[in-house]
Amino acid sequence: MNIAILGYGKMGKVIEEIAEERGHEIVLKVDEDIENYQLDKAEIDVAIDFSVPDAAFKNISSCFKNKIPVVCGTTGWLDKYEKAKKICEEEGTAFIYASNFSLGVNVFFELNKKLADMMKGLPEYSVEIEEIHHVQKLDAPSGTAISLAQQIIEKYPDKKGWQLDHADKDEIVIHAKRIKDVPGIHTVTYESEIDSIEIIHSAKSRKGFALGAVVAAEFLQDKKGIFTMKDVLSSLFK
Ligand SMILES: NC(=O)C1=CN([C@@H]2O[C@H](COP(=O)(O)OP(=O)(O)OC[C@H]3O[C@@H](n4cnc5c(N)ncnc54)[C@H](O)[C@@H]3O)[C@@H](O)[C@H]2O)C=CC1
Ligand SMILES: O=C(O)C1=N[C@H](C(=O)O)C[C@H](O)C1
Repeated sequence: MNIAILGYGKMGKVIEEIAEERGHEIVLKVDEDIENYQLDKAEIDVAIDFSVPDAAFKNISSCFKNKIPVVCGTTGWLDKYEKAKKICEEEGTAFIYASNFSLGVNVFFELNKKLADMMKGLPEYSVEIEEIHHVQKLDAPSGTAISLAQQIIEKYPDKKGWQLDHADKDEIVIHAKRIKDVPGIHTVTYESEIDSIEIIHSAKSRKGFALGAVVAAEFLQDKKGIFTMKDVLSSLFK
């Protein structure tokens, strides 16, 4: 497959390594200082965007307008997600966004939903989320922490939303910490006066995120429409 990498930073470089190991060719690398590049459908099978919150929507829309499918892992731009989906559908191409492409986190998401389903009937437990990432991260809370919060909110009828650091009773609090070199740790904690229950996912490197993104790109080839990591994983395990 011929891949365009949009955002050649920490993730872009690991994606290049893993894509090449899996036999793909990187035909275009776009970073902040690269202008006047061509998004040519004849040369690019799929684009993978791990850039910055301010650039993601523009990058993705340009690909769709050139009929190029997109895998997007950039977080912090989701206010424009519905708009991006609409452009993708109008242009008849394909799109996957995931706040976290790692297989382990996607298993963790399923565990989170199951646990929330059990805990929602136990009002003596409060619930909160903590995420820890490296100090260069631009957005807070992480996209993954927001996904975890949304999954819990879907199970709890009395929870209306989430807040960073301080939350009302009908919201879930997310704590975001920044510590040098941490690739990503997410913890969901339920706490009562008697005990606490915690589930934790801790990434040891960026490899899991990059592998998931490349596998998602392979899945997207020759498809049209909007997909999620759940679709990718179901196709692998069927
Ligand atoms: N969904 C997932 O599994 C994961 C998502 N991420 C997200 O991916 C994004 C990138 O993460 P990192 O690589 O750690 O950040 P990074 O800061 O190392 O890399 C971002 C790169 O994008 C470049 N850039 C800036 N403007 C651009 C533009 N207009 N077009 C193309 N590139 C541009 C920057 O120069 C930089 O090299 C973040 O939003 C992060 O939250 C990170 C890891 C996993
Ligand atoms: O910026 C990062 O590094 C990461 N960002 C994603 C997020 O915001 O959830 C995924 C992962 O945790 C690493």
